[in-house]
Amino acid sequence: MKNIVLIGFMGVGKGSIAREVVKYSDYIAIDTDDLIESMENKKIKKIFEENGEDYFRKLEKHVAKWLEKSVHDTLVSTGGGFYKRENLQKIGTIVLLDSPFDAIIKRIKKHPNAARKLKKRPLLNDLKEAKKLYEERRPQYLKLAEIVIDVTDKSAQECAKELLKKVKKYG
Ligand SMILES: Nc1ncnc2c1ncn2[C@@H]1O[C@H](COP(=O)(O)OP(=O)(O)OP(=O)(O)O)[C@@H](O)[C@H]1O
Ligand SMILES: O=C(O)C1=C[C@@H](O)[C@@H](O)[C@H](O)C1
Repeated sequence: MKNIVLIGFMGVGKGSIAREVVKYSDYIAIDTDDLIESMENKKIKKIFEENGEDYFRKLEKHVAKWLEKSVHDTLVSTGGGFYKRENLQKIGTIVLLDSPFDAIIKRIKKHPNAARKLKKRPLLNDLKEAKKLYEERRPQYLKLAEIVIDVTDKSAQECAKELLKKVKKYG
């Protein structure tokens, strides 16, 4: 099985959908943010604060190279800025989880741990800036994506099933 690379904006549901995909398939799921946190033994928020964003992007580059070389049969969910890694296509089939900015924020806020969720993503702290970032990135996400799943008003389970169907068709 070719790897699947899930891309999309922060909070669009990469983690939740990955957890559903593993229930209905033989994929193993990993997450680039989680890999980086374990590599550094530090939370992303702390890495941004203490080492800066450039350092974080270097870690993403390192992870991208490792994924390309060493990972198979895996669903890789990625941080919101991971799409910029040059070897993304070589890692696997790129699937975009797509939703309007306001729908993503509304959904995060509904979550009981919303405040913590917003806090742990440094680039989501200022919603005006986050919206700008979203608008800048969305065309780039769409350009890269081989498969697009509109996740608005769908459960994580529905999205996971649609994803598996489309990936199978895509070959
Ligand atoms: N399909 C869905 N329907 C409703 N709520 C959802 C859905 N998918 C995710 N959520 C909720 O949206 C929030 C963000 O989801 P999740 O953590 O999976 O996103 P993410 O893309 O992995 O985020 P991040 O990259 O910031 O970690 C969570 O509160 C989750 O419970
Ligand atoms: O959108 C981004 O650039 C980021 C998203 C998060 O998943 C983390 O990877 C980090 O906070 C940066």
